[in-house]
Amino acid sequence: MTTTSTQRPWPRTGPAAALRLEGVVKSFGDVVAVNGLDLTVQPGEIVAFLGPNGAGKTSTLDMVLGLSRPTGGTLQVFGSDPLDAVMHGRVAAVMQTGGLLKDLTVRETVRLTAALHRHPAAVDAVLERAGITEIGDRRVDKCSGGEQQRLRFALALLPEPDLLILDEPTTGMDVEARRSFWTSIRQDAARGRTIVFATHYLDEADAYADRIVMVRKGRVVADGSSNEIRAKASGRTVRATLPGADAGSVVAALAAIPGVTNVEFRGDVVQLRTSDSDTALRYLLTQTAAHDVDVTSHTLEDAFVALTVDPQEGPQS
Ligand SMILES: Nc1ncnc2c1ncn2[C@@H]1O[C@H](COP(=O)(O)OP(=O)(O)OP(=O)(O)O)[C@@H](O)[C@H]1O
Repeated sequence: MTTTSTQRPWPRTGPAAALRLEGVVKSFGDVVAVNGLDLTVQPGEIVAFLGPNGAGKTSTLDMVLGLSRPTGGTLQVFGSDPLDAVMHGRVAAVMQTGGLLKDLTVRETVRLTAALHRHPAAVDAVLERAGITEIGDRRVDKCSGGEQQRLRFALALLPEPDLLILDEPTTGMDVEARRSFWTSIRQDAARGRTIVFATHYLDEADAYADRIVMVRKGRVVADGSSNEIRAKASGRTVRATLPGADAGSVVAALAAIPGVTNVEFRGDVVQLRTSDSDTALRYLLTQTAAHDVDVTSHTLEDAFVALTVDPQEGPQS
């Protein structure tokens, strides 16, 4: 971690995980929003929390921020209760809406909020890091949605939090505003800050997170780098031209290659779905007359659909 411990009287004991959730449950009456969620995030990680509507992302992040309490399980932020972590400025959030006074200027907003913190970062530095120095004198109600999100980002930086939570921070921004917002966040993350963000956008998770945690119905259904998640969803597709391959014995041999889950033909082209493309390739190239072989990874979108859609019920939303 690269934060300055001289700024805060936080007891820095040992390398606690930034986040540790074990069997966390959150119910609202009959609705189980979070259903036994396990997750550990280490300091310095940039993690996307990805899932369809109603998957339990906001309910989980609200608990991390101490805005609500779990119905069951345990949840720790840097080894402590979330409220303690918030009070000590170790965790801060950029939420989607709210929290801004429209009559103030950008700089006034940051200055006023800084006065609420015991050990705030310098106002000008925070404006600079959020990329809003040039619009410091602009009234909040004249700022675009993207600029207002940068302002929320600046406010979240004031306590120099070790963990920054962003709940769908770019909803409603156009592509360019999203890209530039994330560039600022990534630059800031290079200082060693831990970042956990919820998003619906697969491309955003893919481009800006080191790790993607997919949730469905309040549980983690996949957790890894975007490549690992693609592989976990359904492996790879290997295509090759193989004249005469539709003969029964050849089909049986292809289906018996370890890792192959499906064999299809279109004319002379055979298509294998497999969790082990190396073995399939080796077999095709050494045991058959296959040529024009290509291997494709499934897209993150394929993985998202495969992992977040309940086969019994269809899409959640
Ligand atoms: N305060 C509440 N009272 C009752 N039900 C709630 C409450 N908050 C959330 N829920 C329900 O809990 C489930 C999970 O909602 P949550 O907002 O955590 O999901 P999400 O993944 O953040 O969804 P979205 O992407 O749409 O924001 C949903 O069924 C939602 O309707």
